[in-house]
Amino acid sequence: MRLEAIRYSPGSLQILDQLQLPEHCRYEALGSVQQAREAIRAMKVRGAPAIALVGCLSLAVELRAGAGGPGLASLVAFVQNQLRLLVAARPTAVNMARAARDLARVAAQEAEREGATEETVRERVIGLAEDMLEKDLRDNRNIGDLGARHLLEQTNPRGGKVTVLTHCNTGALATAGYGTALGVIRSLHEMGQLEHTFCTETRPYNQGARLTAFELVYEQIPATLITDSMAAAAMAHRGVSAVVVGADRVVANGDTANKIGTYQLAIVAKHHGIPFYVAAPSSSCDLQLETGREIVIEERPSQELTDLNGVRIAAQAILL
Ligand SMILES: CSC[C@@H](O)[C@@H](O)C(=O)COP(=O)(O)O
Repeated sequence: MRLEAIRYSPGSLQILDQLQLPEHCRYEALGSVQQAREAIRAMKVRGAPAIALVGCLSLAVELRAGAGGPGLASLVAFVQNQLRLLVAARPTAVNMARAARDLARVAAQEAEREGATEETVRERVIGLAEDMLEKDLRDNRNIGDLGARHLLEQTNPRGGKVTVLTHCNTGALATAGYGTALGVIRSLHEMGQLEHTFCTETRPYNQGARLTAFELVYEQIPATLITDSMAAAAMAHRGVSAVVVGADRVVANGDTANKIGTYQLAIVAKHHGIPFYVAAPSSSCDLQLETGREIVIEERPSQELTDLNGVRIAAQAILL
C-alpha cells in the first residue's frame, strides 16, 4: 500500500497525523481552512509541497460546502483572506504562497468574467486546487527519475551503485506522493542502483528519525539512521556518493532555504568533495526574491528544542 500524507476526494480531506508516526497511523479529517492552518502550524502535516496542498484543498472543501459570499466581491475577498491565513502558517516554505497567488488570481479573474456566478468562482478555485495535487505527484516522479539518472551519470560514470545521504523528510509524507529528494533515492532503488541511504535524525523535531526512517523501512530501501552530528564522519568514512536534500524555497540566485542543518551538510559535503544536490519542484522556486537573505525564516517554539515528547530535557533557565 502507498504511503499517503493526504487523502482527498471532492468534499473530503484527511491528513495522516505525522506527530503520531511511527507509533500510530491515524488520519484526521480537516473540514475548514482554520483546521488546516492549525494542523500545519502543529506540523501534523509538513513538508513544503504537502503544506500547500493541504492548505489549498482545505479551502476547496470549505468552498464546496458553500463558504464565502453572498456576492462575487465578498466571495473573492473571502478566498483571499483564507489564503492569507494559510500563507502565514509556515512562512519559509514558498509553495503555499505561490499556490495562494494562483488561486487568488483565478478567483478574481473568474469573478470579472461576464456571466460569472458564485458557483463558477468556487468551481474554478476548487478545480485548480485539485489539479495541484495531481501535478505534484507527476513532478515528484519526474524529479525522482531525472535526479537519479543525473546523479548516476555525474557521480558514478563508470557504473556501480551509489550511496546517498539525505536530511529531514522529503518523501511521500512531505508531498502528494513519492517525494523529492527521497524520490531520487526511491528511483535509484527502483533502478537497482542504490547501495545505501544515510538519513539524519533531523533535530529538533526528528523528521528523519520518525518519518524518513519510517518511509525507508516501509519501502524496504536499504538505510541507516545517523545522528545529525555523524554526517561529517559518514561522509569521511562510509562512501557517501552524494548528498540530496529538499527545499522550502529556492530564490533567483539559487540560494536555498531548507530544514535547519542543511547549510552545514552543504559545507561538509564541499569539504569532502561530495556532490550536493537540492531536489525540488518549480513550486518551491521564488524568483521574486534575489538572494536568500530576503527569505523570512520561520521561528519555531523553543519547546521543540528543550523538550522531547513533552518531557523537558534542557536545563531550566537556559537562554534560547
Ligand atoms: C519535499 S519537502 C521539502 C522541504 O519542505 C523539506 O526538506 C523540509 O525541510 C521539511 O521541513 P518541515 O519543517 O518538516 O516542514
